[in-house]
Amino acid sequence: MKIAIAQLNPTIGDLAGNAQQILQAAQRAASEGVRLLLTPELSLCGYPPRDLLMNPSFVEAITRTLLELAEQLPSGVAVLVGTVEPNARSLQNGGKPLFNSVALLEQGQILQIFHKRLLPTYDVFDEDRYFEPGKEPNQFTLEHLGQSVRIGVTICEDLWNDEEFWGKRSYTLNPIADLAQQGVDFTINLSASPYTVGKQRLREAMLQHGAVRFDQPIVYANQVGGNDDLIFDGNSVAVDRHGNLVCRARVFEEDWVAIDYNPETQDFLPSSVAPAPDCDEAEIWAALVMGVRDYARKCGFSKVVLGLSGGIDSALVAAIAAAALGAENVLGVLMPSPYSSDHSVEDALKLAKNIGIKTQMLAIGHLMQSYDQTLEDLFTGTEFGVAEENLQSRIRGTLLMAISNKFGYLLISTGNKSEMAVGYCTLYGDMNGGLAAIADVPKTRVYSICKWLGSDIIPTHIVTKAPSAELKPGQVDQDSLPAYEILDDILDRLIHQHQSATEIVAAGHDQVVVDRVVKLVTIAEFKRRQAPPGLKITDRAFGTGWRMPIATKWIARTATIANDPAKQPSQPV
Ligand SMILES: Nc1ncnc2c1ncn2[C@@H]1O[C@H](COP(=O)(O)OP(=O)(O)OC[C@H]2O[C@@H]([n+]3cccc(C(=O)O)c3)[C@H](O)[C@@H]2O)[C@@H](O)[C@H]1O
Ligand SMILES: Nc1ncnc2c1ncn2[C@@H]1O[C@H](COP(=O)(O)OP(=O)(O)OP(=O)(O)O)[C@@H](O)[C@H]1O
Ligand SMILES: NC(=O)CC[C@H](N)C(=O)O
Repeated sequence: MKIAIAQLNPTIGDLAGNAQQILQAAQRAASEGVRLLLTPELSLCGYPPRDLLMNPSFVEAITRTLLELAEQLPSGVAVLVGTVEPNARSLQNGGKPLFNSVALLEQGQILQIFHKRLLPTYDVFDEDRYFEPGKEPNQFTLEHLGQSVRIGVTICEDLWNDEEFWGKRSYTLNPIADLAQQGVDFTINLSASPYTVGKQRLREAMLQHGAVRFDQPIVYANQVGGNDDLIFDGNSVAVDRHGNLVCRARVFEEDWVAIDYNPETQDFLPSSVAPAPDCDEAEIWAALVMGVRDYARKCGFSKVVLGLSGGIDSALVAAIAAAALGAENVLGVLMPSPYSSDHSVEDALKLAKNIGIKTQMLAIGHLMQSYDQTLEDLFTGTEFGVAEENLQSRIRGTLLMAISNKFGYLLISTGNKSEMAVGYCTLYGDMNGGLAAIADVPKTRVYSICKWLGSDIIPTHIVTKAPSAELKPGQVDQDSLPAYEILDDILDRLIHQHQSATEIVAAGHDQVVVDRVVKLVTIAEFKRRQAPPGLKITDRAFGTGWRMPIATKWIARTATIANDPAKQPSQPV
């Protein structure tokens, strides 16, 4: 029995367009003798639809589109479509209004509807806000050449709760365990699982573990494409009951893969396994290229603009934009000030030549003078400082937005995660933009990706010179911040490993530096809240998965070593 996965890239709310993609996949399935076609979670409306789900006309349109789609599908192939179903009992029992569902379509109708049982409500996921959990294990029977095959249905998170795999002590609901108990022949999973660095290794290990533990093959169909801040990597797979990977769809591309199920051996036969990226740098690069491309395309932009400083951040973002949209669709604007180093223009032009993008030079010295003169009386008797320095950044931001308005280009901002974490960026200045392409990429990773790209793309001098905002003479980042290796390790422990300041000091970091970094991260929340959406590549990105108060007096600090750290791990300021 031939089973296929349509690894689709839906646009949120483009019901007609998404239905068309599913229909085309079904037509291909029918022409290739496929008996069962899988599409991703919520494939009809795209994932995540967020609060569109609170709009009754949106839900009605999904239901209507599903019925129309069912009527158009070719015969002979059963199609699983990700959709929502109203929860008829929600008004009486106080439950949530919808189920996150999968519809089984065949013979022009909806044969069965299955409900997601485990609703992720952590990190970027907020499914408990909209959905009622399904109560029953989901399965259906497919007739094929006189044989009945029983298939278990799970939806994304449903497979992410194996207490044995995660080493949890207490058993909670594990839908695949229920399905195994009911004796299904194999289990399928329709997913919309966002990308984070290295996540595919975890997914495959988890699926392989599940297949072996519950003695059943698993087919896993994931969404691909960028939707706002989230990047979906695809990487749909199938594993046989011994835990062998029998197929893998391409990463960061729409794809179609087919596998054969042999009812005699009750297992899958080996199929095509697309290669995994060579290294984390290659993987992140491909993720960001797709993220920029899809954000621009799905928001209706074909061209982008960015400030090109000759620094490493704007160099990487320019290279990503050129790869995403074509070099001819990227404009790099050089805006030297009297504080710009000689090499900044030279390096920026070299980078632009390497990647083939257009450039424009707009010197800003006279604009700075004009601002200074206008503010002269008001600022009399004050020291030259951040206000004057930041004017440069704001002049650049204003010019870039003027270009965006005039020509309809999307402005891409260039701040990296380390800067965004500690607020080393200027509100209404270099933070201007519609999309923050590398906002979840720590500075040390910016370096490793640029080194991986090589000097044919990123000129060597851009990688070797000391990073500088060039807002005052001789300024370098390390005047204000710890070395990036140190900063990034502290940030990783704080943000990703959820370590307390005391634990970070215990790991070998200087107490004063840790206290300062923790404080900077806390008080920079007001900036991040006003930043453009940033493409998520880690398990904890600033944005929808990071919900911190702005006006807070709570800053976690190291306990003084003389005190008992266990008793005083944190203090209010
Ligand atoms: N809690 C709060 N809620 C809302 N607003 C708050 C606030 N606290 C301060 N503010 C506002 O924020 C202002 C301070 O923030 P902001 O104006 O951004 O300025 P600020 O953070 O003081 O300065 C920007 C920093 O970024 C550095 N930097 C690094 C790299 C590149 C660039 C670049 O621009 O190219 C800059 C620059 O050297 C400087 O250290 C305050 O004057 C106040 O108006
Ligand atoms: N002289 C300039 N011309 C054009 N854009 C600039 C200039 N200086 C700064 N910018 C814009 O402001 C952004 C922030 O500057 P920042 O110094 O943080 O980054 P960078 O110069 O790209 O990299 P680095 O931090 O390694 O110097 C730049 O990425 C660029 O978009
Ligand atoms: N859509 C979902 O249920 C996603 C949750 C899941 N744990 C994942 O990240 O893959």
